[in-house]
Amino acid sequence: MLQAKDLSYQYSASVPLITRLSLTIPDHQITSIVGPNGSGKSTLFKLLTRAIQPMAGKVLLNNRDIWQLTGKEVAKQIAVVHQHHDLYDDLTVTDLVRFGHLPYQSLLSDLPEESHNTELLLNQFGLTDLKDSYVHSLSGGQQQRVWLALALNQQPSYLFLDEPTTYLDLHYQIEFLKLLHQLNADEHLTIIMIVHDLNQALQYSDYCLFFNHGKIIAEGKPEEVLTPKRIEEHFKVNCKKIQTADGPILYQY
Ligand SMILES: Nc1ncnc2c1ncn2[C@@H]1O[C@H](COP(=O)(O)OP(=O)(O)OP(=O)(O)O)[C@@H](O)[C@H]1O
Repeated sequence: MLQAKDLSYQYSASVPLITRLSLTIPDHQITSIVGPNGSGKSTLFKLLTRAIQPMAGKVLLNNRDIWQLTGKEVAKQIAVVHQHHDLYDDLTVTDLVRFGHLPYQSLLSDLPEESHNTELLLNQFGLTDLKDSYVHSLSGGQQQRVWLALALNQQPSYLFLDEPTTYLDLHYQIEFLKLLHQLNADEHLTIIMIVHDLNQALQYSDYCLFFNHGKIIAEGKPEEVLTPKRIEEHFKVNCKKIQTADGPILYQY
């Protein structure tokens, strides 16, 4: 279970960003975090993944303060796929995916198990033919699958993704979102993603956190949270919800 209890954070001494925020991430579901630019989504994301330390309050991972755990303990539970990544020129796909297994390695580490896991992931994500390619030579969509394979090599319970489809074309966006859906359905992975496309949040998440001014404005089922009135109020755009045979979609204008 992943929870925030009374979290507070601020970058500048005079401007609090997040004040006494509490939430529980629903296990085994896909949660989308939506909200305007500068609302504090990335800051919340960093607090929940132990990238920054709160000024007050706690993040609890299975009822333990995340800052009382070692980096390895956290990395076995929480994996993060960022929006963009710095790449070393000489890393192959296999090299990079193998890094995901580092939390499990020790001086007595079991290398055969590590290479077995890596091979399975390369196969699962259609990367076997690219395993010796340099990561920087791959397309954006292929690279995103490599980062996902690395994250899953950590065997996490929680997968965080920061705007995972931003740099992907429409084909790779849909392919990647379907892949996440499949991972959630097959392996019960809890997924938390920052999403800017409200229709993607509507279509691909089970739970939605609507964030603004460092606060949760609303949370719950995406179709209940993403109302035209709320979108107009916080994003300052006109919006209509249109019912289709496959569920509602939002038309923003
Ligand atoms: N490292 C930092 N130092 C100072 N201020 C920061 C820093 N990171 C973010 N901020 C400020 O904190 C506020 C929230 O930023 P944050 O990146 O969390 O928002 P966001 O909702 O993720 O935005 P976006 O949708 O644009 O990515 C903004 O006003 C931003 O300028």
